[in-house]
Amino acid sequence: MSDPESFRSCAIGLLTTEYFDNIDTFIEEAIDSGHDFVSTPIVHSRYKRVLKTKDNDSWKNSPVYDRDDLVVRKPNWSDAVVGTLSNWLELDSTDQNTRINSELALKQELAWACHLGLFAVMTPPLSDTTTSISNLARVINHNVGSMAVTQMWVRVLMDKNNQAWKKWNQFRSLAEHNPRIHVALELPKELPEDDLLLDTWIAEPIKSVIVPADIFISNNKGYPVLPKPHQTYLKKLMHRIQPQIIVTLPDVNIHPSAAPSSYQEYIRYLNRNLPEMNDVDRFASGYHDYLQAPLQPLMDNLDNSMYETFERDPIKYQQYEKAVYHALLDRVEHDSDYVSTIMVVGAGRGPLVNCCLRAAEKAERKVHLYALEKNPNAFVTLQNAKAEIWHDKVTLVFADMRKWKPETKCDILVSELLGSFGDNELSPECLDGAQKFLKEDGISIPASYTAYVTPLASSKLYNEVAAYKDVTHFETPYVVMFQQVCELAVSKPVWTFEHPNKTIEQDPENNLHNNRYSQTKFDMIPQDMIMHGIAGYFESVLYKDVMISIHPDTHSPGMFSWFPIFFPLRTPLQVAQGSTITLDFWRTTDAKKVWYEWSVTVESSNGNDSSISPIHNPSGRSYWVGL
Ligand SMILES: C[S@@+](CC[C@H](N)C(=O)[O-])C[C@H]1O[C@@H](n2cnc3c(N)ncnc32)[C@H](O)[C@@H]1O
Repeated sequence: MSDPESFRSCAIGLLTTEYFDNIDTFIEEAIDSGHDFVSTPIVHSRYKRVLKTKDNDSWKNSPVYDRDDLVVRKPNWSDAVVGTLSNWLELDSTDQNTRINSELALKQELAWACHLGLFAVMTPPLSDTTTSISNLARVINHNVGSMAVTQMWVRVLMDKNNQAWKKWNQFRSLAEHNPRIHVALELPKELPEDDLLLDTWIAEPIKSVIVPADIFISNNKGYPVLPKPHQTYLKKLMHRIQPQIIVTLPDVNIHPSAAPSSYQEYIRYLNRNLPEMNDVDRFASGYHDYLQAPLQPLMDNLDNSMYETFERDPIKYQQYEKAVYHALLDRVEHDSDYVSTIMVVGAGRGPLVNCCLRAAEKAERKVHLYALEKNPNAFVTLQNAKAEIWHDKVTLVFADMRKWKPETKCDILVSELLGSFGDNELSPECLDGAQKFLKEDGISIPASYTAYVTPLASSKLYNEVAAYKDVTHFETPYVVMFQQVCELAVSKPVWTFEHPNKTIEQDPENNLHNNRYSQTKFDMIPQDMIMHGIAGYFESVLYKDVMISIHPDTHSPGMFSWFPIFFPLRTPLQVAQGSTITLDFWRTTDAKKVWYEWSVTVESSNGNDSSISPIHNPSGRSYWVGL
């Protein structure tokens, strides 16, 4: 887990477009005025002469650069320099000679930057012409593979509508989503008002954000500050992405009290004043956008540290206690001598047993508890608790809840077998077995759980999955604390499981009653976007209005036991404005396992265009959960 302080730190650079004869002086001054790095042209504009060379061969045989051709001549500041590539290159020139020479000159610049080990190089802002974008994409994509240390940033000037994103989308699609290519996003004077337009960029591989001096306004003391919308957005970017920030200094003094250090000082001030981290942030730092295989607590035995981590959740147990408390109040009269039997199935190390005991004490109801667990190691902790704390109040049962035959039935059946998608840790199958312990009028806590889905953009997650270079990983859902993602729509329910489960009688011999299919439609996607996968969440009714939820709109505040789930797509799908996205989801089972299959269709608003993904994970070939 990363330390919260470093998680918040931010490097700030100073950008210049001047061709300095002595770049060392500029770098020293920039560092003296509080900047961490500079962004400067690598090559002098006088190097244009290359374009006049008629004969490529003689050109290649001569030394590539004269000393004077270069702005960055030495490696002494290499880790403090982002080199900007020449903006006069004409990669899409209709003149063949110019086009070829431009390409060669660009290669030379990249080669020199990599030779020096600069920490990044940045393209000129993406232009409006598609020929220029496609030629730049081709050359960069071709060369980026050999850039071992130096990062590649594509500069994109954000705009009020979605044109800038479309240009970038064209570029990266041509470059086949190359994970080595990142975005340097330049903020415009006027930001889009639409949150979705702003958030689209969060799902992109942004490495740096450029904040030009002229978008700063003067405060009443004459110091530069950002307008409110820029402040809010920049803070969001710093919070979610932690990009490098690049500022420029104004040509003339537009902010009366400004010194060269004022712009970076102000940005650092914003960075220091990001929203306070809450418990969930603290728990999640270090897990952001990190793909985890979902747990299989039925097939595998959780280890002690896993239980310990979960048990730190301040909210989950509070909600369970509340649910049991209300269930006891509803079920048993005050002053009654009736002893309610509560069975905690899948008791782990016992925290839900403690919840039930506290709830009974608070409700002033008599109870006897059973704690059932199949993990032999966790069971030792239960034995310790019985010997030292619970004594006769709790009966321990070492068994698989699907097979145990109790002598008595219970009033309340308490379990927590939920995964990020609700049913993905096989709570339905386990509780099918356990519900025979429950009296006819007994209460199951949880009473139900519902899985939710929404289309998701995240080039980060896509590239993380793609790095495995196999279909199996694209057909596996992951538990992920989302960070650099953008939901394309508000999530919708796919299916619900209720307990006790009445449908089991239709098919007691096998598990077909727990199969599900759902088609979910998301109409009128408001802008051009890209879809990399599906986000999944759950909401659970524990008892009446006592809920736990990881659905973004109803998330139980402070609860961190569950991160969302991510179902990847093998190929990202382009989603045009106004399109309808249809998600097909299946929960399928055989005698030994349960698995999900999923597919996506995107249909344009006029119905003339559609893209269809294959069905992912057919027959559970890549991913399944063992029964
Ligand atoms: C997610 S943990 C919850 C542990 C504990 N109740 C809590 O809330 O902290 C689920 C527990 O159920 C147990 N479990 C899963 N399937 C089971 C089964 N079929 N029979 C008995 N225990 C089971 C697992 O070993 C694990 O200890």
